[in-house]
Amino acid sequence: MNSLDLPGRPADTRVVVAMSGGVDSSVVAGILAREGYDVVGVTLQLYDHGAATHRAGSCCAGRDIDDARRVSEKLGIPHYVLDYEERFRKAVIDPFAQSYVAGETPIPCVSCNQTVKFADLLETARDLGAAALATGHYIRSGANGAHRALFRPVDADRDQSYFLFATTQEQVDYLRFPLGGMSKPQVREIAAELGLSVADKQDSQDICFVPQGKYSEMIARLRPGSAEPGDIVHIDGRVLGRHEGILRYTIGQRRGIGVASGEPLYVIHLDADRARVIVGPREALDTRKVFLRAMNWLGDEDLASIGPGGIELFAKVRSTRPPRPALLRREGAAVWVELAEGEAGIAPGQACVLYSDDSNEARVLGGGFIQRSERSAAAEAMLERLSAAPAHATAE
Ligand SMILES: Nc1ncnc2c1ncn2[C@@H]1O[C@H](COP(=O)(O)OP(=O)(O)OP(=O)(O)O)[C@@H](O)[C@H]1O
Repeated sequence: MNSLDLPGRPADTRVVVAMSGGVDSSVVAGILAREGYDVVGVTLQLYDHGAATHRAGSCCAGRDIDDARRVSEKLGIPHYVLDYEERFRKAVIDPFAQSYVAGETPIPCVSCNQTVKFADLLETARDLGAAALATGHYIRSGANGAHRALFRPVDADRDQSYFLFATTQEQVDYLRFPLGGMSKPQVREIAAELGLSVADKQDSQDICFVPQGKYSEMIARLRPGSAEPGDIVHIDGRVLGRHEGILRYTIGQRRGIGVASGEPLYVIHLDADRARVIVGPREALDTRKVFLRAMNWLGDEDLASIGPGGIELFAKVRSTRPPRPALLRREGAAVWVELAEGEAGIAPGQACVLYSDDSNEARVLGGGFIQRSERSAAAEAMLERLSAAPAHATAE
């Protein structure tokens, strides 16, 4: 076995490296080439330089492709650029816009990993005769019996496991993440050692195709008519003001709601059907039960064997939060997580990612997209009253 846990000598082992033109994936290609693997670099063109959907110089526009090409030349490896624009638009950008319009808070990085990178690109890697597809994601994988398992990376500040929960067992077995055991400063050092032109390149930020956090403008452009104005309604039924489109709001948001009030107000619910933003006190955000859809299970026990009694694990309901104690339960087709302590700001469309424990070495057990969450009985009753009331009742 070699450093990638692949049978055979590195020289006889082809590995495709997904190269974004950033320092991380460039170092992956550099390390593997230095170890003597038969490395093939592949860069996906995901959106066009100058197109309305991205900012100049962002990931996989012209400059990044040039960077990946330059690194490949320096390393002496073959490099291919594949045009995935159409697939990226259909599989990532369109569902992202649709999800926002439906009042959700989507995570496009998950759908990108799930579809474009680990389905289409993975297929291409197999077609190229590669024994593995390696990326610059910060997550660890290691042998687990006849399969592989995912673990949080050594560099906790860079942990990307939240965005990789939907990786299937078959994909986990084929993928390799050589940076899982390294810190970002170490990665930059290696880039400098290898003389890579991207050694000091800035990290990519946020969502690659959204111009500097301008979500609502971009979605309004992609989905004309979606920024429908509506009422800002207190959970107790009072209309407090007007808004310029629910896609400008996120559940749990406190600042910039646009209404004056004596009490601190938070966005509690986004009612896409009636274009209403429901606001209320912080207690109304407290959630203990989260229902999941598109569940991906990576644990050793069979998901079907997890009954209503459930199993104890740790769940992370937002990318910035730590994993917290929870119970995963299942009954028929319904899968849900019960959080030991209430959490606020749980938004449909985000992920609920499951871990073995809350340590930095925790195993990633999969997860699902948050379909809906259940708040306190009082808050649920108020929301129900609001949705049962005729549309005009709140506007009086
Ligand atoms: N357009 C692309 N073409 C090929 N691979 C890509 C592309 N975008 C991202 N990747 C792969 O997915 C990994 C994670 O992507 P992410 O956007 O999180 O990049 P990152 O952590 O900033 O890494 P990098 O420094 O390599 O850009 C990258 O390291 C790379 O292996």
